[in-house]
Amino acid sequence: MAYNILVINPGSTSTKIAIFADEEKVMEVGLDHPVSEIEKFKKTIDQLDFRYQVIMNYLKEQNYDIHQLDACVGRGGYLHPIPAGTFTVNDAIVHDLTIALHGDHAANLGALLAKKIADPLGIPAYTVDPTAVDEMQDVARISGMPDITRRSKIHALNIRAVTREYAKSIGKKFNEINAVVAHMGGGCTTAVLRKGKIIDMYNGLDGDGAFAPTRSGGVPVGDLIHLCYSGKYPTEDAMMRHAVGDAGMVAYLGTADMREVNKMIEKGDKKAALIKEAFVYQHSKDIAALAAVLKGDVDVIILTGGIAYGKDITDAIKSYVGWIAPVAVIPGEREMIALAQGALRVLTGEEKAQVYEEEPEDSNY
Ligand SMILES: Nc1ncnc2c1ncn2[C@@H]1O[C@H](COP(=O)(O)OP(=O)(O)O)[C@@H](O)[C@H]1O
Ligand SMILES: CCCC(=O)OP(=O)(O)O
Repeated sequence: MAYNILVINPGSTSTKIAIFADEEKVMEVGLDHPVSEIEKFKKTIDQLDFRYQVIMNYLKEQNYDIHQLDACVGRGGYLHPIPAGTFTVNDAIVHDLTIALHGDHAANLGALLAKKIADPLGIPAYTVDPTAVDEMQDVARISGMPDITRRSKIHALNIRAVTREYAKSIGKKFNEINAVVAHMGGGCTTAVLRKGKIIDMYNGLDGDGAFAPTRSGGVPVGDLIHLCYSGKYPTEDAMMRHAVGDAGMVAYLGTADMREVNKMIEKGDKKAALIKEAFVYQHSKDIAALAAVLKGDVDVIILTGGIAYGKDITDAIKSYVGWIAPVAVIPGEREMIALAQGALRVLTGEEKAQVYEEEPEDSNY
């Protein structure tokens, strides 16, 4: 008998859900949340009951009997640094995500929704490879200012999944691969994996690395300090929003959609062409820098995320970094199957679910 697993992946304006029977996807849908609905909620956590209801209504409409489920699994967000793998959604996870202790993000809702659905059914709720996965080597944590530590914030779920997929395609194991993986989606993060462990990255969120559709990436620190004190952005929230949410491609061009940028370029828009070129250029620099972490011993460079559907973009990145290692393009994301597989490994006993503990007192996170 197959295990029936409900997979929940919340994005900023939609919640993707899927049902897997073991590894076979039997249903998948993206439930869109109109901006008019979402903007009624002040904080992401306030959307929990709304999204829960949308999911339950959809399953009801489909006449899906939730009592068939063996487990629920949700994408996990900003927890304190943890190892990769599958975690049972326990009270400590619920606590940290509910108060957004380590940051606010729609992904925080994934584990909470999984637990909210699983608990009344008496089945387990899991989260797999959340954005808080931290396998960084110590040297990578040094920033240049002792009171600022570089942090791991990463598309760990998709990055690990595509690396696993690539390893399988060449008959190797995940933990045999040295890779540099650029996830280029709504958010962009680039990771370097040594033997399957993400030992360093550009996280794109903390002003680190290439800019993304709505995020600034790294900017000159002196100019940033001047801007913070200029009075133009009077609160920390406003300044944060300026760098993460209103920055990157959308700030230059008014769109976060690379396909729209392509249309602008087709119509002769020179600024759009320059910003797209800069996107490619900055990602290529990040990839090459992370290849240096492996001293050039790179088995593969993987380009993934929605923007990797753009062949002109992946070709352009190849032209910068193709001399380092073979470049594999795995566009889109593998998050739903990766979540299902993570839950399945625990259900079948292949792996033990890890336990998330409250943050240690001496943590400087
Ligand atoms: N064929 C394509 N060519 C270039 N960019 C694309 C293509 N398809 C999607 N994208 C871009 O991918 C980005 C969204 O990536 P995606 O991984 O779907 O984001 P999310 O982080 O929301 O899951 C958008 O900028 C979108 O324009
Ligand atoms: C740090 C990775 C989390 C992230 O940026 O996710 P989205 O691309 O979904 O915003």
